[in-house]
Amino acid sequence: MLGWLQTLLLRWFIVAFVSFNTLLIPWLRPDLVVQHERPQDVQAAGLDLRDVYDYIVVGSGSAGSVLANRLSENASVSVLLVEAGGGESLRSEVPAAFITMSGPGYGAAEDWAFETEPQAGSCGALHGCRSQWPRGKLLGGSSAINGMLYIRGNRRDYDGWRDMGLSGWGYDDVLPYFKKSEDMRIPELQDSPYHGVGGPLTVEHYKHYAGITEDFLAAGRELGVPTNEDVNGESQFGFMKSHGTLREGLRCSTAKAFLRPAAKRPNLHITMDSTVLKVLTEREDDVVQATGVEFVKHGQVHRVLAAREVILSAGAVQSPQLLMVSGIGPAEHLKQVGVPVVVDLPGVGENLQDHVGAAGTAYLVGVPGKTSAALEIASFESAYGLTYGLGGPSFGWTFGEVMGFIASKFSDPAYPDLQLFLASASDATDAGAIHARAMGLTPEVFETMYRPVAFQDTYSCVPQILRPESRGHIRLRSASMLDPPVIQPNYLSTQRDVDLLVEGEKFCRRLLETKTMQALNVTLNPRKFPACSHLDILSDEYVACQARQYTMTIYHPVGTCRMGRPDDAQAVVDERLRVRGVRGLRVVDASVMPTVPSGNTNAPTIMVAEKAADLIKEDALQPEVVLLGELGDRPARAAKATQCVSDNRSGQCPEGRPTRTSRRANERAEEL
Ligand SMILES: Cc1cc2nc3c(=O)[nH]c(=O)nc-3n(C[C@H](O)[C@H](O)[C@H](O)COP(=O)(O)OP(=O)(O)OC[C@H]3O[C@@H](n4cnc5c(N)ncnc54)[C@H](O)[C@@H]3O)c2cc1C
Repeated sequence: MLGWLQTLLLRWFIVAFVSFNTLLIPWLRPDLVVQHERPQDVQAAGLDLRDVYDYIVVGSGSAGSVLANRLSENASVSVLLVEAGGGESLRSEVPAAFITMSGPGYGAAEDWAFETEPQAGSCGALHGCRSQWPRGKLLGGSSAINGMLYIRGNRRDYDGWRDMGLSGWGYDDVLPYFKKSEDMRIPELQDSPYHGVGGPLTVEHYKHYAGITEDFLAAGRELGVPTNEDVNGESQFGFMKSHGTLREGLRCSTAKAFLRPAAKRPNLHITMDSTVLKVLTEREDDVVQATGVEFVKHGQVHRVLAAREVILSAGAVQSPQLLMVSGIGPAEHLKQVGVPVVVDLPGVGENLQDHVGAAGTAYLVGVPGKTSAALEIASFESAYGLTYGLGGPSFGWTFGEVMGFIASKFSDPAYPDLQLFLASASDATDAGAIHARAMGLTPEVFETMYRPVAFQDTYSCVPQILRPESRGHIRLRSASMLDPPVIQPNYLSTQRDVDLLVEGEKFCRRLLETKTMQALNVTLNPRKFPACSHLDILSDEYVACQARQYTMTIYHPVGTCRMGRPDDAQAVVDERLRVRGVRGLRVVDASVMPTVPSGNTNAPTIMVAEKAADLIKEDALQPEVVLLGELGDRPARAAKATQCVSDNRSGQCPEGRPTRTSRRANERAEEL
């Protein structure tokens, strides 16, 4: 009872401080509130939504913001960016406020707050055996609520894509796109051949690291894992002091990096609070053409046409959902939910992959003040007000000061299969006020495991598997885009995935035996998960049981509109990211990745969008568009020339070719 009251009071304390400090921001950091530098909604800016744009991009997340910027670099091409959420909040800028950006309470307005279906062999300690799936609902999408870690994955991931027959997606092909977007601000890495300088996306060290950070690195070295200054460089193996998508210590979302510099372009319109309900299509002879989108904004339904292309960047959950509600997906499933079938595309929504971790172990630190995390997180909101302009814990990220990439017995050091999040906080740190709630941990488990050690100095080491075997799917719950879809990740549905997590957790436990950690008197929290209480806490069986109890998404769903060769029946888009069987429609976001990269997915998604922008620009130069997006069993065939349609008021085409406005687009514009 007392513990519950403690948590409630702390929660209210934090709410009060969040509100108070948000009021302080304009005074402490006036540079952040310079509204004229922020993207504005087209109508709020006093402009009219046009009936037709050259390109319509759906979703302004990690991918959509990049596309909006790159496509509108050409002043004679018009672009409409449609985003369901609003602008970025001031709170999203503050790294330590990360955890308040999602989950119940604080982050509700900026988070789609999805949850998975109940899991059979995992998520046992979570409410209803469901995993909470936050997704950003604001400019910048998930890049505006994520952990800011800048990780690209392993060279072999992309070479694997190339070896699947996806030409142009090998590591040497994609490295220039990683570099193009990047402004590496860590001085020692600026001359590295793996990094770019001067791009829109700034990469820095976090401005603040908890005191235990150097101990994590030293403990790794004791176990033969080198300190690696750059896991995105020559070798991924090792422990690294985390790099983040940050600018002067604050979050650098893709909205900040890509949209703010483009926001004033007259050929880019951004419509916010606008939820796309479906992609409009027309069939002419046997060709299906995407003609535009229908969206709802403040209760009013709008239809806007795309003279060239509609591009879906709504993320790995909603891009497949949008395709399906528009009639593009597995025919049987569409019929079941009452959606008329436009194109039978069986792979839509399939192949869902997500990184999964085993959370839950709190390591108790016996030297008070060494982690400082308990103190820091409990007071970060006050620190946020008091040290906002100066540095300090508000600029830290207590969920992974150190990233470890290690190889289990199933892999080799050149291709790590485990990532460790070494963090100066645990579920005990905030006494359940925020983190356990955001995870969906049941109160019973919290009370057993963490209440007895609440507020103590603890750290955590969460292993995640880098290339899970488990596959899930996204399906429709109803024919409406306004209903959340069915999310079924099937976590830990293969024994190998469980075994790998056990290997990761055992490595974490070995860390505490190092001289470095022993000098800090580190011990394992001896409390057991209730469902595993019959097992010896030191046994593999217990660790496997824990993984199945406190199964943690690492928030990296990909693969649900995956790229593939024409002879791959499950492929949704081709290697140019064109939806098969539909002309004028692409998907560009995390959903197109055929396999999840061996690391966090923000930088890879940005890379995909950078490359896609070039593909789209190249295709616009073609006098004839070859319909390679046709379904594999149909012959590729030439379609009518894509019209060079731009802002018809200017009458200019990018390459000086004559403007030929799409007949269909014109007819539809007249109808409207
Ligand atoms: C809590 C969390 C922590 C993470 N931490 C990290 C990290 O530290 N490092 C890292 O590399 N990755 C991290 N990730 C993953 C990474 O952020 C994502 O992989 C990446 O942002 C995905 O980009 P996306 O463009 O595919 O989708 P998103 O960025 O999610 O963008 C989709 C956009 O589409 C909009 N949208 C959706 N449906 C519609 C519709 N119908 N109409 C209009 N708009 C729509 C959404 O509102 C959103 O803005 C994290 C993710 C989360 C959620």
